[in-house]
Amino acid sequence: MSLTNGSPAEAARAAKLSSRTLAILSTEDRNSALQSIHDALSAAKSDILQANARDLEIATKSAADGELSQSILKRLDLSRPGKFEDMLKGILDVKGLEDPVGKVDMRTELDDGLILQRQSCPIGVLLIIFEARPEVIANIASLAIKSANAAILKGGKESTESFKIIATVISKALESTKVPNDSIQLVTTRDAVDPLLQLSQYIDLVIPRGSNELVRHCQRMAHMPVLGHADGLCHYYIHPDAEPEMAASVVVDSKTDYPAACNSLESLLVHEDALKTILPGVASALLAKGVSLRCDPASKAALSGTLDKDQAAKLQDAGESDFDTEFLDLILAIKTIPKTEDALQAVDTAVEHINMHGSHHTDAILTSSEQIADRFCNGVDSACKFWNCSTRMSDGMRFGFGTEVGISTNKVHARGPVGLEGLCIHEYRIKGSGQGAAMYGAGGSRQWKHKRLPL
Ligand SMILES: NC(=O)C1=CN([C@@H]2O[C@H](COP(=O)(O)OP(=O)(O)OC[C@H]3O[C@@H](n4cnc5c(N)ncnc54)[C@H](OP(=O)(O)O)[C@@H]3O)[C@@H](O)[C@H]2O)C=CC1
Ligand SMILES: N[C@@H](CCC(=O)OP(=O)(O)O)C(=O)O
Repeated sequence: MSLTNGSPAEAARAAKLSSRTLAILSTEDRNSALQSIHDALSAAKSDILQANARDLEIATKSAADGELSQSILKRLDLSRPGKFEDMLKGILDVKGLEDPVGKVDMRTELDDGLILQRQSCPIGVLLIIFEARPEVIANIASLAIKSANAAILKGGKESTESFKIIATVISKALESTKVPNDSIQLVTTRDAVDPLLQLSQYIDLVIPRGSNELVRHCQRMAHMPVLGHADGLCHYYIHPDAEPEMAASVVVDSKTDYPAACNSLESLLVHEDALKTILPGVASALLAKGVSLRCDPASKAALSGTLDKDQAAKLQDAGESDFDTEFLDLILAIKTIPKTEDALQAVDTAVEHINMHGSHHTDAILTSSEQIADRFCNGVDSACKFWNCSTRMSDGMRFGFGTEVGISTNKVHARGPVGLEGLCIHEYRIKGSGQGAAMYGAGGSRQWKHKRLPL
């Protein structure tokens, strides 16, 4: 990895050249680079945490002045228990996964001695722009190297010191491996982004991971395809047949496990018949965890009559904009879904709200009915649709991808948590024995076989 000092064009050109070297390295060569990166980062833990502390000190001051959100502070903090270890584990998990390159998923005998096959291959050069989360640089570098892609990385400015030292450590670690140093590069300032977005001769795909504004900016400026990883305005819908204890624990996890994450819960939709049966337990558990509840009139009335006085006094009124807000904090908007004669209609109302106000990231339902769950999952237009489990499951590590580039809110070519598979495309290869197309035309001597072969 190099800290890019040259011009954007020089950086991108170097990445392109490296990508061709990466494409011919063996699985062992790429895995061995991941092991070296893991060992080097592990050895440099205290230096990295010191750099992170410097980032945090500046960010904490900005937050105190009201210039920075608490959610950015939480993302930035690499000293939170388990974060550094998770980062290291992610590298080894990725190393342990099957090589995603060269996997054959179609073989066809076109004719005698003429075999077509489709197989996975790297995309080439990726430009990935992401938020101020220091561990993301290691996550993405591992996925890129394993999938034989070169990557130019730009992280959030609040993490600059952390990114610089991590990049330096990775760079040194790569020196003793066959992975070219220029295959992973770090740019530290935003002004390099727009020129890079024009370099479609070198960069094959841009992945903006962050706010909607960032994704829209890249869509406007980029000369190459954009795989957007945008905001997560995630919902839970509680149907009246949901199991109350499960509802409380799953909703609390979705909201409080890591409120700053894009897969945390922001809006809770509750069927009218669940307002006095299931919601009180859910609300009480949330309030006990310090979550502010912004309720619509029906849910507030139901909770006011069921919660104890102290908890009821904490309830707040929701405004319309609360249902379009990604709080990234201990705040939850609650809306009532009116009951209908046909239970499926209520589900459809919830789905309509989610499709209108959500961000197509992750949305979930609590119900004991498979039919209701299916109706919900078929109707919701999101990358991840969960039944009876936390929205926080939306994550590459939890999906068994080792780690993730992020969670794609695009529809092509990758959707949801993006791991190795999302960083590969396919190519066609033919092994022939001298055939030409004219042999198969009108009056030609040969007939197509087009016979599917086992893989
Ligand atoms: N779907 C997913 O996988 C993820 C989504 N998110 C979402 O990201 C948001 C929070 O992150 P936040 O840090 O606020 O996101 P921002 O979009 O503000 O920043 C993210 C990155 O984009 C850069 N950036 C932003 N605008 C531009 C621009 N116009 N030109 C060039 N670079 C730009 C920033 O640079 P600089 O710091 O230099 O300004 C930073 O590196 C939330 O909405 C969260 O849900 C977060 C993580 C994962
Ligand atoms: N998938 C990751 C979250 C990714 C994400 O949302 O990042 P961020 O919004 O920067 O905290 C996780 O579950 O922790």
